[in-house]
This record gives sequence, structure tokens and C-alpha cells, in this order.
Amino acid sequence: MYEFQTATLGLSRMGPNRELKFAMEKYWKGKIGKDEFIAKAQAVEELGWSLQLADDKIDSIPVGEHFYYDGVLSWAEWLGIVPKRFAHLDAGIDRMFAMARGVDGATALGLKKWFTTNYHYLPSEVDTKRSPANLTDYLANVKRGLQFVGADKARAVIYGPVTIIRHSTFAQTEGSIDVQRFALLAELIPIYQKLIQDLSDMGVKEIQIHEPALVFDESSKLLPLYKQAYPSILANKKSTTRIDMVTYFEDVGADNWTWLMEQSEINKVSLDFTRGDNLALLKSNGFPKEKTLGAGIIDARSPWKVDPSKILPLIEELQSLGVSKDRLCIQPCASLQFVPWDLQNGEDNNLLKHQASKVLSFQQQKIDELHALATSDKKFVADTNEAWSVYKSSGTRNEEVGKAVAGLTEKDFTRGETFEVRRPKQMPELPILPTTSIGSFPQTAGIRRLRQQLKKGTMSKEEYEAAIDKEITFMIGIQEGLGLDILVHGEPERTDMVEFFAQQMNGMLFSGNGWVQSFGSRCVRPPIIWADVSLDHAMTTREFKVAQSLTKKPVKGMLTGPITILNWSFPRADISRKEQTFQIGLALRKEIAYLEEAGCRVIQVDEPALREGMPMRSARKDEYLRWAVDAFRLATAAAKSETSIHTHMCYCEFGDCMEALDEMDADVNSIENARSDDETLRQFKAIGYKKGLGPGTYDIHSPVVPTPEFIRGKMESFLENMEVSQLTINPDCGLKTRGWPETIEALRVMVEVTKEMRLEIQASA
Ligand code: MET
Ligand SMILES: [Zn+2]
Repeated sequence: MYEFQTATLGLSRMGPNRELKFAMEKYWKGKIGKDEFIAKAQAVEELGWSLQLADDKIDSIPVGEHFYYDGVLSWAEWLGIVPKRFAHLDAGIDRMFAMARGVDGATALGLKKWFTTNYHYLPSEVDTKRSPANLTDYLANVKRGLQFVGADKARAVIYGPVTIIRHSTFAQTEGSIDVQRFALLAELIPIYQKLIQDLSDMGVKEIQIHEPALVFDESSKLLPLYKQAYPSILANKKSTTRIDMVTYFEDVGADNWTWLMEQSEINKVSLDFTRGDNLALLKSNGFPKEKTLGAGIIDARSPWKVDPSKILPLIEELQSLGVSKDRLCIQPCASLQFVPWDLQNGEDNNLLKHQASKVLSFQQQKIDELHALATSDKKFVADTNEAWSVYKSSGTRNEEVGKAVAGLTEKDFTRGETFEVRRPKQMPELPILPTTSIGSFPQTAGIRRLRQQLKKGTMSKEEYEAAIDKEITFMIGIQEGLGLDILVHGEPERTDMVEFFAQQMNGMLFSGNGWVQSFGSRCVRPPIIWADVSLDHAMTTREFKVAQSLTKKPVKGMLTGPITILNWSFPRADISRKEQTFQIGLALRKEIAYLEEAGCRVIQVDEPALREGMPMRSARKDEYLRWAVDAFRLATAAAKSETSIHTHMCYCEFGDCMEALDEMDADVNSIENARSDDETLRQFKAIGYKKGLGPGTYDIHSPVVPTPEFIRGKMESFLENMEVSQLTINPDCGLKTRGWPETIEALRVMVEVTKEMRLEIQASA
């Protein structure tokens, strides 16, 4: 052991070259069998273990935490929290994948953002009857880990029951959620008791119980569940098995702190020191002498190196607050799944050549940093300090941008006329219940090939654009044929809704292989903001003009909003997120002007990441929402009254920020709703929302075409909750992951049902 102990809480799951992604997709298509799939997945897991074992870099290495699709989903499968529609399937990974992706008419589980990240988990659905728990696969995996890593270093990871319960949905018909939560907990306690015993018997010396739900606001009423769960779960635990209670993404709050520190069966508490204020809690309460502190001092969600001038004093301070060296374990604040595998890995060197890369740090580098900190490596400290000072003087600031942000006044954030005044001026020719889509159409293999050819240089820019225009022509033709009212160009030129814009703005940096998991096999490659952001040319008008020239119907301009660009990028570490978002907002404001100039009358500014960036504590929530909403308003406020500003959001729990959605002052909010069962729609009604709303009519994640009855049911529910004049009819989200046949069929059903309903409404008027 070195000066400090080191631990990790989980690694990037996909592998250096997204091996798990490709293995999963092949397995789903039946191109490889189950054994081959598992072998490939295990090879990635073992690679991760090896990285940590090398040079004894990490003392506590998690095992049993390499999930194929999602952790909450795997635990639901193992614990038997399986909704009826999947209960007939055999337990195991096929049922787990079935729940993730849907099968034979059984729709998939929901999809939600995990805390404040852009990673999505699958909420378990709680039926009245549970399937039997089956932890065989989990235990076998832990056993493999123990053998590979060695019993001294292996730490079995368990997702704790309260976190599972907090991320489950309960039937509204079965009575109060609180009661249902306790009922489920009562069933889970004996399962966890046995599990802890089994792990002890196998020779596991320490168990990491991941209970990040401890960071939810105290008002979330979870503490009674913790109080109920843990004394019983840990009651029969052998004294030789240590417990590390792991939290992340926020501080645990005063009440949870007190509870945690009082639990004598908990030997180590892992806390996040990069978000929230656990340090203040430690200062005011001290830290129990008999416990180890797992100090999450390395930001697992940031691609930037540690700043020694901040992190070394923090390590000192923790000791001066009474955490002795032998009880201090330094670690990343959360799983490293939120950063790419390795900075050096497979890069085409564009990234590595850039000055900023000297201060970048992906998973491999973070493991090295931990090791350097644990061994008090002086050279590392000197080199890192030097790298940061070189970076800061390498053109990160742009004076013009700085002035523009500093000079903003109230007027810059406010549209010329109020919603009531401007709304009637917007596309008055539209019928009631205008139909539209969210923007993207299927990204076919052909389209992806075009991009590869352009990249390889086997296709010229002119040829590429001509091919893209052909796609746009096809897509406009389809939409005309279907009879949609507000058309889109279909986004064939965009790889990704953030990357496409980031690539055209100044101040952004891109990796060739810096993938992180978004959900299931889907990975994203977030741009890295390294300097002040600005824009010096139009980004979307070329494709808009092509599309609009082909139709008399309005074509919707399609932009990604400032908050989403920020949240789905890696923000820089040296200036605030607010300042970066305002810079992006100003760039988008220019783009909206370019689009208007090109004749665009309706512009959608997507903000699917608005909610996920929101901090978890009420005090900080309000502050975030204020600047996040302001950034959106900054981007859109200069639009003419005649320009209809739409926005779109998806796959979040919006309940606690509804007012903010209203304050964004968009003319129409096209929001995901089908997969969350009208919850979002009811929440809009509850706040008395009067602006335009496009609640999604069907889930776009499934290839299953919705029936007319289903769409009709949705629309009836819209009409019960909103005025006809408020409604726009659209799917839940973009269609880029779908194939053409089901896309056309589903939209055809949506348009047909809308036409029928228009006639009915007019007849009854
Ligand atoms: C994740 S939200 C996606 C919105 C985007 N306009 C699309 O249709 O793909
Ligand atoms: Zn969406």
C-alpha cells in the first residue's frame, strides 16, 4: 500500500473500442451466440481489472458491476422485479434484453436520465406479483472477479434496495406510492440478507453497496426506507466482511449524514467531493474514528486532469478534519463510465496534437492520477501545474465574446411581443392539430456510408452535399405524401445533434474515439469545450433552403439549444457553466437570424438535456434553472413575432421544473410523453400551461407501429388536458434510429387519426 488507499467505483463498460456495443448488437441480430457474446463482454471486464491491477495502482477494485445494458435493469432482473408482460420468459440475460428492448408486443421498460447525467437507466416496473429472485449470474460473476483480481482487492458491488426502489415505477391503481415502496422493500430485505451472507461465504472481504439515492433531497422521504432496510440487511453479516456505503453526484444532506455515520455495520462511507458540499457536512459533524472515508476527489464525469492546486489542499484538509491517513481512501467520485476509456487510445492525433490535450484525462489517465496522488508523485504535480498554466495562456479567452456576454441586459432575454400577441401571427394557415415530427428521419446505412466516404476523401464535399440533398428531397416527398403540416428536412447531414453544431462553432475540440455510453448499446462522443465559444457562419441554412424550395408547407429549422450543447459536451473547468451556456446562446441567436433571413418561419430549438443538468438540491436548482432558462431565452428572444419558436425535450422527470419550462417562453413545446404514460401532459395541465404543446403520441424506441386506437387514445387524453388550439401532434422524439417502413406506417397512422379527429371536432363545434 502507498501513502493513501485507492479505490474505484466502476469503470467504463463499453471497452476501448466499444467492444461491448458491437457484441451486443451482433447478439441481438443473431450473428453471434450467447457464449460468444458473454466471452466478449467478459474480455472487456477483464481488461478493466487489468488496468487497475497494473503496478498495484488501485487497492479496491469493483467486481460484479459490469452491466451489459444498464445496472438498474440487471438488478431488477436478478431481484425478480419483472413486469407481467415479461414474466413468462426464462430468467437471465435474454429476459433482461427483452425488458430493455421490448419483444412480441410487450413494450420495453421506460428510459430515464440517471441523476444529473446523460446516461439513461431503465426504471423497473413493479407489478403486484414478483418473479423469483435469481442471483446465480451475479454471484458467478463476482466469483470470476474474485479469482481474477484476488480476494484482497476485489470489492463486490451491490445496487442497494432503496436506490432500486427509488428508480422503480409503481402502478397508480395500487394505492399510495409510499406504501408500495415499503411493501417492495419488505420483499427485498430477505433477498439482500441472503445475498450478503452468500458473498461473505464466498470470501468477499468488502462489499460496495451503491446507494446513490442517499443524495436525493431529504424531502424525498427515502430516509425511512433506509432506516427500515439496513439494520436488517446487515444484521447477520460476518464481521470479516466490510461494508462500503457508496453515494455520488451530490452531498448526502444533514439527516442522511447523521444516519450514515451512526450505522456501526458500515465500515466505509464513500462520498462525492466534486459536487454538492460534503466537505461542509464533514466540517460541522466530524467523521467517526472507526470508519474509513472514501473521498471521491477525482471528478469521474470530467475529462480534465485534476488541478493539484485544488486537490492537494483538499487531501490535507480532510486529514486536518480528523480523517487519518490510514482511514482515507482516495477515489473517483463515481463510476468512470462517464468518461472515455483512454486518451491515447485509437486517437487520430488531432486531439493529442492540441495544446489542451495536455490537461485532458480519460479513464486510464484518472487511474494513473489516483496512483500519482497516492504515491505523492512530485513530478506529476509539477508537470500538471505546468500543463494547466500553459493551457490557460493558450488562447482560451476571446475578448469579443467576453464583452458580448458582459453587456447583456434584460431586453436581450425577452421576445418583442408576448405569447398572446405574437402567437396568432405565426403560420395562420395551419389547420387545428397541426402534425409534425421532431426532426430526424432514419439514418440509413446509405447515409452513414456517405459520411464515411466524405471523411475518407473518396467523395468530394460537392458530391456529398448533392447526395444529402437527394436524401432531403426524398424526405420532403415522403412528408408531403403523408400529409404532415409542418415539415422537417430530416437531419441526414447530422451525425449527432450536438456534434454537428459543436463542429461549426469555435472553441470546441473533438476526439476520434472518446465514446461514452448513453443507453444500451448507444454511445456518444461528447465534444470538449476548451475555449470561448463563438460562431462566424450559418450552420443550417443550406439544408433548410434546399428543403423549403421543395415544398409550400413550412419547413421547421432545427437547432440544438444552448443548455443541451453544454450538457452533452464536456464543459471546460476554468469558467462557469453559465458563462459557457450564454456564449453558446449568443451563437445560436445568430443562427436563428440566419434562418429567418433564409425565409424560415418555424424554428425548433431542442433542449432534451435541460432537466438532467439540474442540481439535486433545491437551493442550487433554482439558480441553475434561472440561467438555463435565460440561455434558452437569449438564443431565441430576438426571433420575430411571426417566427414560431418550438422546443423539444425527452426522457426526463419534468415534474419539479415545470414552471421553468413555461418561462422558456417557447411557442410550442413538443415533449416526450407516450413512454411516460401522459405524466408530463398532466403536469403541464397542473401548472395551467397556456402555450403550445406537442405531447408525443407514440414511443419511437420500438419498431412496433402504433395502432389507430392507441393514437386516438393519446389524442383524447391530450384534448382532456389542453385546449385544441394549444396542441401540435407529433411523435415522442426524433426518428433517426428507426427504419423507414415503420416510420412511414407510424406517421401515416398519426396523420390519419388526426384528420379524423379534426373532422369530429369541427362537426361538434
Ligand atoms: C434527443 S432529442 C432529438 C431531437 C432531434 N431534433 C431529433 O429529432 O433527432
Ligand atoms: Zn428527443
